[in-house]
Order: sequence, then structure tokens, then C-alpha cells
Amino acid sequence: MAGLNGGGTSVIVRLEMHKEQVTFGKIATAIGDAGGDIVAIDVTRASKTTTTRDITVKVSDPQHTESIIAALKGIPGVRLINVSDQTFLMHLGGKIEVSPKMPIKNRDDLSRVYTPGVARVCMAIHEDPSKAHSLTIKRNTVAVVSDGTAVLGLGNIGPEAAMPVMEGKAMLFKQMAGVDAFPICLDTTDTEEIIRTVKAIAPAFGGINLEDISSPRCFEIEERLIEELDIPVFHDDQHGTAVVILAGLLNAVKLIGKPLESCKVVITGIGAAGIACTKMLLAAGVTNVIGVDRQGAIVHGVTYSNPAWEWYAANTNPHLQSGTLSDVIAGADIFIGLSGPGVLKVEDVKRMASDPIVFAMANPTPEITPEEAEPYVRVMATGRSDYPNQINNVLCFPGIFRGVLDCRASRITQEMKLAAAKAIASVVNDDELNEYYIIPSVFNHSVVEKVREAVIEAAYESGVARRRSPRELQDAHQE
Ligand SMILES: NC(=O)c1ccc[n+]([C@@H]2O[C@H](COP(=O)([O-])OP(=O)(O)OC[C@H]3O[C@@H](n4cnc5c(N)ncnc54)[C@H](O)[C@@H]3O)[C@@H](O)[C@H]2O)c1
Ligand SMILES: O=C(O)C[C@H](O)C(=O)O
Ligand SMILES: [Mg+2]
Repeated sequence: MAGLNGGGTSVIVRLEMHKEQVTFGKIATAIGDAGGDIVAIDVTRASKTTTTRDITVKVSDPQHTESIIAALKGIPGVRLINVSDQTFLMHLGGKIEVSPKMPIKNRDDLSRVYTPGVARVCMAIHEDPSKAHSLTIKRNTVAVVSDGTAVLGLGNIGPEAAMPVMEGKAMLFKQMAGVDAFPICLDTTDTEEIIRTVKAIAPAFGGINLEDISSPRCFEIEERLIEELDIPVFHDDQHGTAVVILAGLLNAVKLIGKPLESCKVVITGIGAAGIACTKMLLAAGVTNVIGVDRQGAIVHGVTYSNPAWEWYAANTNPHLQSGTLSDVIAGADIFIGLSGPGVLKVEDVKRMASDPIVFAMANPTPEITPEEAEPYVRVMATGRSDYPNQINNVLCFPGIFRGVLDCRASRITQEMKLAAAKAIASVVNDDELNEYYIIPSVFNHSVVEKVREAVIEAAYESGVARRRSPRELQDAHQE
């Protein structure tokens, strides 16, 4: 399994070797001894006395890269020219671009896509604003909006640093579901300013995917935007995560034979994802949910300045368990981590009920590593792509937005989210279900289609779909 910091990556080391002083064998040994695995070698330049090579080395974490560089620098006759990291190379200049759907080949085309022809289209929308859905990118485009305050588990790293994640989400929207998504990172953390800004840009978009906005501001921002806009607004870290967790749990409990409703569930990290996940579990019939944040278990009777925790205390922890995570984890059937690295200890896992289910989902470093937890758990899941059972909101957001754009839903209801969770769970059939396969791969093509269908059906049942005829839906799907 890959290490936790770099996610397993490759570096390309360009070095110049003095032929009389050093052999390639010596270099290969040094790289191997420092923990690198050579996967490719290219000679980029050769002279009578020197050879310049690009050596591609697989490393499992950044420390390995540092050790390799140090080892190579210490070899006489080697000059290190450059080290490039494949992951960084993939980010050069950003990961997405805007490209037109058709070329403008001549003046006739120009007069249609632009002035004067475009004016007729503008006036048609002016007369009937709903036509923006069919005559502009609004039909298929979602804004991925962040303020950079809760980026993965990295915390408040700011809007510029948040961009690579939002660009990545845009790539996933397009590749998985054909949805055009645009990353927008805002240089403000003020709730009112964010609401105002998102409302101001909304005309161009068919949906708003809020991403990595810290709690509790994320709750008001989402609630107000849902009320004040007529396009769906979805805080992915809350609902996307909750949907996928429920999908994973529906399948995991099948394996251990305990009804989900009767399970004791302990959740750490009572932020955006933790609160939404709790609401989803309560909606699915679970009664014994205990939330733990930095100061310990959230319990009725204590006063909290965070209004979301006031709600939490009133609606969870029926047996009023207090104390640290280690105190309340005893006898838990399910642990869900939505906090930060290393929060759950092996000793805690050992004190859970039989056949424990551990979803350690902090990104990029989970609450406990699968290596540590594995001997003591029945089902283990993380948010990462390099371990089995990846519980990640990427299983939800592409399909849910594909569905709402296709049926032109005005909002995303709880029924639509529950339908999405069941749809994701249903992709794993009973013959396939096992401890290492409770949730489909993010590359499983059935996921988006099943989520889309379930969401559209639930949107019609909830009365929020604005596209009426099945023919229109079919057309949208085929475009
Ligand atoms: N796998 C996924 O799909 C997925 C989806 C969303 C979020 N996440 C992960 O969940 C985590 C939380 O995300 P969020 O958007 O809810 O952030 P958030 O900032 O809204 O909430 C995080 C909460 O965790 C608490 N916390 C942090 N460290 C803690 C600790 N050591 N002990 C107890 N509580 C602690 C914070 O006080 C806060 O209340 C992040 O690591 C994120 O990467 C994973
Ligand atoms: O971005 C991810 O991989 C999942 C999630 O949205 C997160 O914030 O961690
Ligand atoms: Mg996120």
C-alpha cells in the first residue's frame, strides 16, 4: 500500500554522470537503497566524458525523494540537474481549459455565434429568461465554489491554494458525467459576501456545488443560497459525503448482519461533513449516534456557541455519554472519521463491538491507517483512491448534478440524496459484496447512470423537476 503523504508518485531525476568517475549501477543501487524504484531511464545527452539521463523513480512519500536526492548528491561524478515531480507536472498551467464547441470558420459563422446573430438569441432570453437553460452554458454548467477555508483536511489554506482541488473536481464532473464545471475560489470568508457573490454569478450556471467551506458558516451559506436561488445548491462536503457514507454503510452492515438502525455510531469531526452525515444516518433510522469534536463528545445539557452543535446535542447521544473519543468508542459498531489525521488509536478500535466498521475519511491522511486498523476491524474504508473501499464524494456529485441538470431540478431534496445513496450501494451486488468491496469504484460507469436515474425519479416525486416530458429528458441525456 502506498504511503500516506505523497499518495505514491513518481519523480524524474535528471543527472549528469562523469563516465570515468561513476557507473550507472552505482546510481541505481543508491536509488534503490534510498527507497526508490526505477521504472524508466532515458539518455537525453551524451558526450565523450559525460552522459545525461532522466531517471523516473517511483517513490511512496516525499521523504523518499529527499533521501534519494541526498544519496545522489553524495556520489562523486554525479551532478544533479533537476528533479521534477509527476504530480506537479500534471498541474503545470492548471488542469482544465475552456474550448469552443465549434470552430468559427468564416464571416457567416462569426455573424451567427457573435454579432449580429447573437443579438436575436439574447433578446429571446430577455423575453423568456427560462430560455437561458437551453440557449446558454447554464444548461450543463456548474460552479464549484470555495473560499479555501476547509480544503480537504488541510484546513484554511486560502483561495489560491484551494484551486487545484476545485480544478480536480471540475475534471471529475466532466469525465464522469459530462458536466461542465468551473472552479471559483473566492477571496473572502465573509458569509454575506459569499452569498452575495454566488447569487451574482448564478445566471451563468445550472447549479452551484459548494466545496471546502468550513463549518458553521457553510450551513448558513448553503441554506440561504438554496432559498434565494432557483438552481440547485449543494454543499458537497456535507451531502456528497453523507450520501456516500450511507451507501457504504448499507453494504457494510449487510456483511456483519447487524441492522443499521440498531448500531452505535461514533463520529469524530462535527463539522460540515460530520453534521450532514449524522442527519443522513438519523433519516435512515439510526438512533444512537455520538459526535466527538476536539473538546470531546457533544452532549445535551452543555451550552455550545456553535448553533449547529446546539442542534447536535439535542438530537444525538441519547444515553448522554460524555468524555473523550476513547471514552465513548467502547462498544461502538461503527466509527466514522471526518476530522483529521491520526485521531483514532489502535487501542480505541480494540474496544469497539465485534466486527467493527471503521470509515476513516479525513483527506489526505485518515484518522487511522488501514495498516494499523486492519488486524482489528471487519470493514475498513478511507477517502483515498490508493486503498480498497474508497468512500469519497466523487461517487455522488457527478451523478447527482447530471440528474438535476437533466430534469432541471430547482433544488436537491433529502429524498433525492437518499435515492442517490441507495443507487450507489446497489451497484455492488450480493455476489460481489465483501470486506474489501462495499462500495463501487469511482471508475465504475454504472454509478453515474444509476445515481442520475434515481435522482431524476426522486426529483419528480419531490415536485422539484422543471423539465416535464420524458422525451426532453431523453434528449438531454443523448446530447
Ligand atoms: N472522504 C470524503 O469524501 C470526504 C468528504 C468530506 C470531507 N472529508 C474529510 O473530512 C474532514 C472534515 O471535513 P469538513 O469539510 O467537515 O471540515 P470542517 O472544517 O467543516 O470540520 C472539521 C471538524 O473536525 C474537527 N476536528 C479536527 N481535528 C479534530 C480532532 N483531532 N479531534 C476531533 N475533532 C477534530 C474540527 O474541530 C471541525 O469541527 C476533512 O479531513 C476532509 O478531508 C472527506
Ligand atoms: O476532495 C475530496 O477528495 C473529498 C472531499 O471533498 C474532501 O474535502 O476531502
Ligand atoms: Mg471537499
